[in-house]
Amino acid sequence: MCTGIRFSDGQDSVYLARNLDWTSGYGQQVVLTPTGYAPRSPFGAVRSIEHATIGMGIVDEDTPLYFDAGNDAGLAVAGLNFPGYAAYAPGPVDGAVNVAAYEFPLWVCAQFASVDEVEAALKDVVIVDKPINDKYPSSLLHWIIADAERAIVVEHTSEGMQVFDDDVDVLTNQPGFAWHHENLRNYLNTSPEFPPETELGRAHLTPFGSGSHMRGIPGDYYSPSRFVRAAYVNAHYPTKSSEEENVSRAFHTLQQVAMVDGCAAMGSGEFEITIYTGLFSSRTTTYYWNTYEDPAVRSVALADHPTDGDKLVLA
Ligand SMILES: C[C@H](CCC(=O)NCCS(=O)(=O)O)[C@H]1CC[C@H]2[C@@H]3[C@H](O)C[C@@H]4C[C@H](O)CC[C@]4(C)[C@H]3C[C@H](O)[C@]12C
Repeated sequence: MCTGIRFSDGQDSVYLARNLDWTSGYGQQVVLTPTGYAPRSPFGAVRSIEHATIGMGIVDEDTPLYFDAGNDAGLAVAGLNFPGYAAYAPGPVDGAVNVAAYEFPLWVCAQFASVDEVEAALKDVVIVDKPINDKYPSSLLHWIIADAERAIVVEHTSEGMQVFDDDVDVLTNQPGFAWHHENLRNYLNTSPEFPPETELGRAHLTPFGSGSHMRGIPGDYYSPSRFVRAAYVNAHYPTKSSEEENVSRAFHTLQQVAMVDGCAAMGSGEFEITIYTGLFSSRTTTYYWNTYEDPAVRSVALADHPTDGDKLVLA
């Protein structure tokens, strides 16, 4: 499973962070796409790289296949599994902007500067089941797209393109975003408050300590449970102003929904773990990440490399 969260520093910067939960990695690395790079977009949807982009992914056929990424304008995107619901067009549609599923994060980051711009452009978009090659069939995903103002969720199903305003700044896996949002109404009783002494019959009862009003927040790894837990923690986390505090915020919040070996098996019997936690900060256009094996947080900034070159950079 995967979980994505967005938050802001209250000063025009966005932080988009995600856990990548799976049984094994794909050899992913931090990939920088500079503005001089000429994209090979099968239907021409990614015309040019207007915004230098940094994120986690792999490179195949000299093409960046991003799992999550952000750009120099402060726009970020992450793709999360959505099997059973995601359905792409079998081929390009006349008159539409045809985006191959694998290039969707690059289409977002290379060409747009805000969520509003992406949302407007999505009205003409069809996502096409056009794999980059036989080695990598199209992944069935949905996406969270974020800037300093807000987040949206993009789901392309048998109903076609659907775009949701993500006013809780969270995304997990199936079912769809609308279901998860409705499900939050089951948790209206939860809050961070310390309850006062309560009378029950003749008894006067006080809490054991903090956290009593959080009871009911689900603790398991199931996708609906991670959505509720991440939404609770992300919404109640106080706004922080410094880069260090916000990096700490992202990793602490996602630790609440991280998957530990041996606890949750997939249908294959293999266990899912949080392969990596990644974070894009628009404040410093830096990508931070750590892995299951090494919890130390590493980082690469866009400014560490020339952003106007014509070659992809593997950092
Ligand atoms: C497996 C990843 C999603 C993790 C997740 O959400 N797991 C949920 C588990 S469950 O179903 O809900 O049980 C997804 C996210 C991004 C995906 C990758 C990116 O889309 C980039 C390319 C795209 C190619 O078409 C396939 C390989 C690939 C390299 C993808 C492999 C894989 O599907 C990734 C890594």
